[in-house]
Amino acid sequence: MYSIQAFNAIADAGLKLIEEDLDFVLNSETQEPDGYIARSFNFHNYAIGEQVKGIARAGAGVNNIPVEHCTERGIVVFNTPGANANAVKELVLTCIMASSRNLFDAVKWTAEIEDRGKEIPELVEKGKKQFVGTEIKGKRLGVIGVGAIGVLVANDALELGMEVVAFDPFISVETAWRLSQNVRRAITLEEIFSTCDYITMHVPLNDKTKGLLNENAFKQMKDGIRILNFSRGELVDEQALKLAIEEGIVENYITDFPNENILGTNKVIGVPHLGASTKESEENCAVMAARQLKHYLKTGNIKHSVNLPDVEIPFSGKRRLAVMHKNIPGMVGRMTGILAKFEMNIADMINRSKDAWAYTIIDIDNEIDETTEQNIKNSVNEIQGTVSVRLL
Ligand SMILES: NC(=O)C1=CN([C@@H]2O[C@H](COP(=O)(O)OP(=O)(O)OC[C@H]3O[C@@H](n4cnc5c(N)ncnc54)[C@H](O)[C@@H]3O)[C@@H](O)[C@H]2O)C=CC1
Ligand SMILES: O=C(O)C(=O)COP(=O)(O)O
Repeated sequence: MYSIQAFNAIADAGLKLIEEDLDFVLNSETQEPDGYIARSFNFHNYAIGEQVKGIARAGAGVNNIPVEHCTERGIVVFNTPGANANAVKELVLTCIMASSRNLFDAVKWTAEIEDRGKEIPELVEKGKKQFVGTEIKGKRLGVIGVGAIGVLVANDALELGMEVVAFDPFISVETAWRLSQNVRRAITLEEIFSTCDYITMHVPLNDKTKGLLNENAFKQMKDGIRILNFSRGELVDEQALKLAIEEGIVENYITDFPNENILGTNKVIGVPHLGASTKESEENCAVMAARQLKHYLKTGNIKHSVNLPDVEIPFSGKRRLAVMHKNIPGMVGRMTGILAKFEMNIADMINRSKDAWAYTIIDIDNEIDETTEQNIKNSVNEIQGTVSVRLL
């Protein structure tokens, strides 16, 4: 039986898939976890259990997980691509429109006059002029990062009458097929910075995207720009942002990641990380994460991992050797050599790599006793470059 530990509020639909499966136990108090399922829980300062073989992030961003460290320990990290994209898109479009109509300030102002009794209607008519907004139709939206979320935002913003220009040098073929041909392609970020009325970012946080909006970027922007950050706070240099607000360049900064540096700053609108917080999105993510983690623990097959390639073959032998290892020459030969030494017959096999890492599944057509199993595992473990060995 495999044990899975859950972190954060994982939707019941996902938890049920674990609880109702006799091969799995959820949040066991007695059994060390074989896998984790989580949302934004920060694993960077967390002692990941010795037995953990997989971590499934019910969501998109994996910057809360020390992926490199996991890889070196032989832990497969999964996410759920696209499962919460519609939820984020709807909130981004909501905020583009709400900020353009000064709705956040206006609603706050209205709440502040709630004790003025019969005067309220007159105050409303007098007060409304301070909240005159702009329309989004005909305005230019820059989308940085055209993946699962960016493509939905770009296409739907077009439908709302906006001009859309998108920047993504690494766009996948699949996404490119889904992107409306009316979305203009920006070859440089400068094109986005210098021509757009709105910018929305939909890129992962990594060394290359950290501080994407910095002093130099703000200097190129048109006065009165509205910026939406539903990706990660660290994409923006907050000191430079504050300066750009003071200088009148940024009219609004709407962020799903408020913190002590910027909350309370004029023109910063903080949303409490609600991008993926819809019933539908939470269910989609939880179900997908639970399925992927269970599938990996039970069969060794990998789907939607961020540190390993997709690897999937039907179980064709009596036992299955699943090995995570460095992507270096000779690994498969050494493994099959060991199996030959133990007189094992191979039924099927697959080897796939992703950057510096690889994964091999070898289906074996023999019954294997406990001692032989341990000996095979020890021998494969001794191959330099191996980080995890399972014999299922
Ligand atoms: N606020 C929230 O609740 C949520 C936030 N997110 C954040 O949004 C990010 C994007 O999510 P998805 O669209 O689902 O991910 P995705 O992986 O489908 O798309 C990311 C896109 O960014 C592009 N990209 C990567 N580096 C780039 C760069 N330097 N410049 C331009 N484009 C670049 C990639 O080519 C890809 O097309 C996540 O990594 C996460 O940080 C995701 C879901 C919910
Ligand atoms: O999927 C993502 O990257 C998110 O930011 C969503 O985070 P959450 O699952 O709502 O804690």
